[in-house]
Amino acid sequence: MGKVSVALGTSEQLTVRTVPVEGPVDLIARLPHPSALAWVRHDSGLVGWGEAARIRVPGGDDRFGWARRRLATLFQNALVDDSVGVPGSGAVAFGSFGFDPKNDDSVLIVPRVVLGWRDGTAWHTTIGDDVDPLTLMRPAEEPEGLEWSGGSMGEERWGRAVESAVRRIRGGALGKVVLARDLKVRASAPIDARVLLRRLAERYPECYTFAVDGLVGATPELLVRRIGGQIESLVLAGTTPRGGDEDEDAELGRALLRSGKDRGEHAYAAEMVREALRPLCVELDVPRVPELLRLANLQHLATPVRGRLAEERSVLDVLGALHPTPAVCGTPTGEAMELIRELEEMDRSRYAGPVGWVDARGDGEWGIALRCAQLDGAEARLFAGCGIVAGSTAPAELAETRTKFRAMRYALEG
Ligand SMILES: C=C(O[C@H]1C=CC=C(C(=O)O)[C@@H]1O)C(=O)O
Repeated sequence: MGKVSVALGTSEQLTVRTVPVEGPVDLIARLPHPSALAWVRHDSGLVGWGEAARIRVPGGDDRFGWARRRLATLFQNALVDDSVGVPGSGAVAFGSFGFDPKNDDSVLIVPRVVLGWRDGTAWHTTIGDDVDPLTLMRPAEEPEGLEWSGGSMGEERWGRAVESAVRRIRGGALGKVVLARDLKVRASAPIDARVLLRRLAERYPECYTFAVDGLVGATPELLVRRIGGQIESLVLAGTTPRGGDEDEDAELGRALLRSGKDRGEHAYAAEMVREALRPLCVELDVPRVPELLRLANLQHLATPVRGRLAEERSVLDVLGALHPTPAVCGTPTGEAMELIRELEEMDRSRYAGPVGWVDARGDGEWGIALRCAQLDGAEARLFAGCGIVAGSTAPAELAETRTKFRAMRYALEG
């Protein structure tokens, strides 16, 4: 069976078979070639390879609903034999959506092979009839000869964009906007995503290490996990570096928790998530006070959110209600999106968009694609952004982007 071209009413049928395998499984080590699909945290998650179907999702305000309907058609027609029956087993798609609703880069990929490992259960799914179970393993090679160049905008120019945003905010046009910039790098040969995944998963085990269609990264921000009727999210906004020793680290963390500027920046994001989820939930817990999340390179203000859905909804519907949160766009959303289009002078593409997986039950886990790079052969484009509020300054925000770039620089450089 070839790759299914997905159209509504398609009569083509996917044959899906999931069997249990012995765990634990080192998921990233099992990826046979560089075109990897991955969603891994603390060694658990899903990896996939090959393409049984690829759905290009056109831009538009209903793109998450559109994606759910297309996928439902494909999965309803599938012949499924799933003896494991856990979230992520059976028919599953990896996905990555563009940040801007106008963007046409969004994609859902149904792999030919999926390996999953979670809570002591490991499974192997094949999709399609002619899957070769012994896909040849090609060794991963580290990137070499890296040549860094600037981004779409130089640092000074980006600093001036931050200053313009602060002026607009102080003038009352909006409360918060997230401005991002990029960095480009070229290696001497095509970059193998598996090396980056391995390094990221080892250094940032508490993050979701992901790869979908060349977008590779390790995000700390869970946009939504839906398992049955339960949903979870982790809202992040407000950042400070790690300290050189324990005392400095603790003091930086305390200062972040006390910082009016960062608490304000965080409150915009937490409040919007509460408002977006309230109509969908019968129970919703959004703590009023953020906690501290410590990563290898920085610390964030974090609000863990839990809820119970009022009715049956796919994780894709919940994404549609949440994206874009003020952690990556701003407040109010429309004004912030316009200002991003005006000031950033680059196409974010799928950076800061939702990335994750969805299965045929509508369960899934999606993060916000942060601390990531888009790979294109021997080239990569890295992204980092910061929330700008009335109290922001260009030098501090530039320093924050440099700290955020460190995750992917390390993934590439080792
Ligand atoms: C936009 C990014 O981070 C967001 C998530 C956490 C903290 C953020 C901040 O403090 O600015 C950002 O809102 C990025 O890493 O590119």
